[in-house]
Amino acid sequence: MPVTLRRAPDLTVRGIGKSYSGVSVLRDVDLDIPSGEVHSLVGENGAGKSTLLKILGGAVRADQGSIAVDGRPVTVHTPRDAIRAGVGLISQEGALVPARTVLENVFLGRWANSWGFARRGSDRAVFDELIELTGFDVDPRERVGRLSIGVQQQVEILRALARGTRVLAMDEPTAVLSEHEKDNLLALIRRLAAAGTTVLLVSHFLDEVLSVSTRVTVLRDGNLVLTDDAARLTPRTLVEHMVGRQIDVLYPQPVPVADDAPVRLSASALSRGPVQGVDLEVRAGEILGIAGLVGSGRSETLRLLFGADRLAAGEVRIDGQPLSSLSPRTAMAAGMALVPESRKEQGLVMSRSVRENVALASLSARRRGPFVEGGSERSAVREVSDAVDIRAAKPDAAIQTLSGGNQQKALFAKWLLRKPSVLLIDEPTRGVDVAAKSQIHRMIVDLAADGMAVVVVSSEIEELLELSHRAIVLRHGRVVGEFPRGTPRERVIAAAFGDEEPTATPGRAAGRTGPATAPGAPPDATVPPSAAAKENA
Ligand SMILES: Nc1ncnc2c1ncn2[C@@H]1O[C@H](COP(=O)(O)OP(=O)(O)OP(=O)(O)O)[C@@H](O)[C@H]1O
Repeated sequence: MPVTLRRAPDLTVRGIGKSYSGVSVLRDVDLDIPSGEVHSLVGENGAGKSTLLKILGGAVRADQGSIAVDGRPVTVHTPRDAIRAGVGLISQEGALVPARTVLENVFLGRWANSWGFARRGSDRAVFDELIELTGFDVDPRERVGRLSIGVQQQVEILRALARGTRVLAMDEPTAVLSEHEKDNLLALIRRLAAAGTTVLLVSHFLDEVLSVSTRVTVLRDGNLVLTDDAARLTPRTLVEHMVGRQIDVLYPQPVPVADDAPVRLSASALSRGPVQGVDLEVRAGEILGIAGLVGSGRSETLRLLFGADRLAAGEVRIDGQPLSSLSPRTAMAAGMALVPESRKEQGLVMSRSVRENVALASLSARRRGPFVEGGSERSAVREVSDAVDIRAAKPDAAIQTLSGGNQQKALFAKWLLRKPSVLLIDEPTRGVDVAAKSQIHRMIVDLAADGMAVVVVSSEIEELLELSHRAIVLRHGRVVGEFPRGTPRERVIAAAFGDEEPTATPGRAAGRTGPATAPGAPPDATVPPSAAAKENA
């Protein structure tokens, strides 16, 4: 059924097409987006969503088609063209200069145009105005390289607004955010749209898409298959259009841990930087979730367990044996693997092929003298890549040519190939589509059922609580609570904010991990429980 537009289209896209090496990734895409509309693009990994956004942002040049803003045709061949046309792209890759400060990044290049903020006063005054508008809490003097991914994204949004962006194209902006930050960003998107900014949003979170969007477009294999009012759609109908068939996306149940299962991984008093005396214990077959706000020390805890950052104090033990001089090398030799948060900075070599990347962490294990066993490597890589369903044009394709979600799957495959006994995973399904996500969930549950000890960090509280046997909550680098599977998410969120009694389970780790025994526990860790999660405040 045709959708009637209430206002003149602000952004018009006609017949956009794009091919790479003869492979068509976008075909004849049309969009008409009125000013002030939040319009979401959804689709499976590799459907062409990022490519469409990159074309609008001038990062990729379309082969066919045209773009008009406010009815005026615009040529967008470079990011500078896009900025001039009023289009700002917040991409998955990020585009900040890590060595520069927040303020320098926001005003980098002084792109401001006639409708921008940047000519109305000093940089600092404009920055303060933008902070007021967005409600972000960002120190303008901090170096960007020292900020979490979530805060870096806020800097990108500030920069786009400083440049006078009227069409804000955001590629999976909430993938890097905690629940509370997601809510804040969605509220900001609504405010910007109400003030007349057109927002084009790519997201794999279908509930979020339906709650924030006016209309939604579904792409499948580079084709536009549907544009419709969000109010007429459900997550289920969206998935059907995305995948082309009905699928169930229920969480698999973790298999109960055997009573006599040995403790595979344990750590005591882990400390460094934001992490302050974390104790934890994971048994063979157990999935332990780590929840907390961004900056609570979740990822840092995983990095300390793996030796990626040197411990200032504390001890890590595998099967009861302390790991002396902990480093990634000793951790890997002891059977640990870490699937990191950032595929670009910590996990994948972008110029290398999928096969090389997946094989990378296992090369030394498979080397015989100076030779790599080519045949067996190839078949092992193929097996694990098939298991996580990596969709690449060919195995020798450079990893940078894969869609974001397929890169994430390659990162996962790389570590699975090592067959670790302890798997540490930071944001296992970031950027992964709904269908692939349930495959990865299934895989994590199966790996644990086979005896692996798994530690998962996820900003998606539902994922964390459904997948894990129990979850610990970090706040300011300390364990402030432990919750069994099935705990209402509000209680876990309240603990992350400091609004919940410290420990909900009188279980094995309760006394150990609660603030009562944690060294130097903060005084506010024992505040009485509050019925209302802060999130709802
Ligand atoms: N530089 C490139 N060279 C070759 N192929 C590419 C390149 N960039 C993207 N592709 C291919 O284009 C297709 C669409 O990719 P795109 O990144 O737009 O997908 P997406 O829908 O954003 O996926 P995701 O949800 O995983 O981010 C994919 O098959 C991808 O492999």
